[in-house]
Amino acid sequence: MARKFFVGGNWKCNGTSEEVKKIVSILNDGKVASADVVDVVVSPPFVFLPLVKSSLRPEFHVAAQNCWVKKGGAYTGEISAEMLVNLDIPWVILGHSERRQLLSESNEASCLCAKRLYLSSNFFDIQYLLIHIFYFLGQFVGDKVAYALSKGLKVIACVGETLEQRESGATMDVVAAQTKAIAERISDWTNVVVAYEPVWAIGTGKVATPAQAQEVHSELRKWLQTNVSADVAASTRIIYGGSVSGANCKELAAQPDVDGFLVGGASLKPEFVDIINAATVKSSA
Ligand SMILES: O=C(CO)COP(=O)(O)O
Repeated sequence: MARKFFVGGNWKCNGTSEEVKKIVSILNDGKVASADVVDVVVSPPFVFLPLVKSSLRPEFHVAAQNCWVKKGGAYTGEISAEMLVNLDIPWVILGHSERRQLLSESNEASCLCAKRLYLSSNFFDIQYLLIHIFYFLGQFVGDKVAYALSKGLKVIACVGETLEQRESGATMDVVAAQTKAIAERISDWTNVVVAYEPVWAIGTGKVATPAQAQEVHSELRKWLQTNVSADVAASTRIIYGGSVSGANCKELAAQPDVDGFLVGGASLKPEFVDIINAATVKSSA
């Protein structure tokens, strides 16, 4: 089953409205592969979503970088899935490692918070962390994915191991556990793209080698085959993220189980157009 190449641009917490307009105009003027061979989704910070959505070429789509785990309400600072649907934002990125690590979003019950609390000796840290434990209790990436899908959003679900986990040989266990937390809560994978983003490769310039990426992607696909279904394994796009650039994208794209990219830093630069065009490596294969 052919899987359409997918390139996401995660702009993270970057940009002013002027800079955003500049990136949009680069994308709008770029000579890119046809929408028949590549899906392109860019993810600006929330405040720029309407601007980007209204000015971006129509075949490119937008994604939010997060959304709340359930129906909106008294959750100051959060953005609900309902609001994204209301603004016609089709995609959302969930479970990004920066949120898992910095904001204690986990697939298990706030274990990161508990670990930090255990390590902390500062009273104010303890107070802060206690608040977070309550705040995030139940706010698991799997629940978020399930809720967003139930509202009609499409989800880019991120998984990936830290350097410490890779070096201890736990890569597949970590990635499988993160995927399992999602698989246990959803039954339809049609609107899910899985992004494998090794934490050690994010923003470090240390890209996974094509062989390293292929190995995890193929294991992940086998995991889906065994634990979900052969159809889901064959049709779900597994994209790679972590220091993807114009220089390394073609080699990565040539790997049979790499179905596209989630790009951070380079998605803010003109080379993002070259990364989109890595799709032609697949379509001409
Ligand atoms: O986190 C990423 C995309 O979500 C990857 O970031 P970089 O491409 O900057 O390494």
